[in-house]
Amino acid sequence: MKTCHSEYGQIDRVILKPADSAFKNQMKINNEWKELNYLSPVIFEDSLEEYRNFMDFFQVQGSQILALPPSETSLDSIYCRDTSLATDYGMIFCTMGKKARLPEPKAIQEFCEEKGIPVLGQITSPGTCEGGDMCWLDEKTLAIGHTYRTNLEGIRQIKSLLEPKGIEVLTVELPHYKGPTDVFHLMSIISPLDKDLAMVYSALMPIYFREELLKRGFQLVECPEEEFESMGCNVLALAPRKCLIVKGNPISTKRLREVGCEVIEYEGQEISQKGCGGPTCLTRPLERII
Ligand SMILES: NC(=O)NCCC[C@H](N)C(=O)O
Repeated sequence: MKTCHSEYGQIDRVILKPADSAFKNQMKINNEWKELNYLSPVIFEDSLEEYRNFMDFFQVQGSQILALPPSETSLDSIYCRDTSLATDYGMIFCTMGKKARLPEPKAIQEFCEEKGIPVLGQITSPGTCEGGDMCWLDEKTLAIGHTYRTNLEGIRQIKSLLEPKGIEVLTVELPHYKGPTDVFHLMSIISPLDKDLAMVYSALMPIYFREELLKRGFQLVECPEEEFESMGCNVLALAPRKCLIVKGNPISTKRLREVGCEVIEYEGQEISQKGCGGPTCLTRPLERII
């Protein structure tokens, strides 16, 4: 069956924002990277090459790609997961917690409306939330991180849209970690890879949430401390136990292979490492097959 309420099923349809549409040119990169807190300036030409290879993984497995066009948004628009949540009742568009990203949801909303993708609602100010803070644990359960990007009012609004549909929304209180200028989402510490398997970084996970995952039957694969910053914990399932990870995370990759995952490493120096967004951030999956 097809559902949007999954992080692990085979991706049937996905929204992407290709590097040329997000980054546009070297001048835009040079103007924006510092203010957006990138580690260093992206090399535009190299990012195009990396993105072509990244997109191929979806093409090869026959996922339908909906490519967002250029818009009046920042470099961060490449991380299109954060703009929205896909549900079986329609899209929910976010109000971004990072100010520089505020124009992004409107651009994706216009695109979805043009494509005839149904809309369930919007999170409105003072509520904020970002897609990277929302993670389906199963078809009836959404976990949502309370972070500097997603506030309690944003969570209240998500609940008011989903609870009447019978969805349980679990709030996960996340720590300050590196503070408000850093990017730290719920999906920085959990990536589901099958109905009962997830990559996690337990050191930053509240005990009750970790116990909840175990209670629900998840086997947890630990991302080691030395690979947390290089996004060893940010792994995208293309299909159950078939996943994408950014190159440079050999221990995480090995641990995933040991539990039977097919792991594909991609070159992500420009499109992932410099902007601190892994493969889950680069993609807004719509329906998956479970
Ligand atoms: N879901 C994610 O973890 N997204 C990464 C977003 C990175 C981007 N530079 C940001 O600060 O929002």
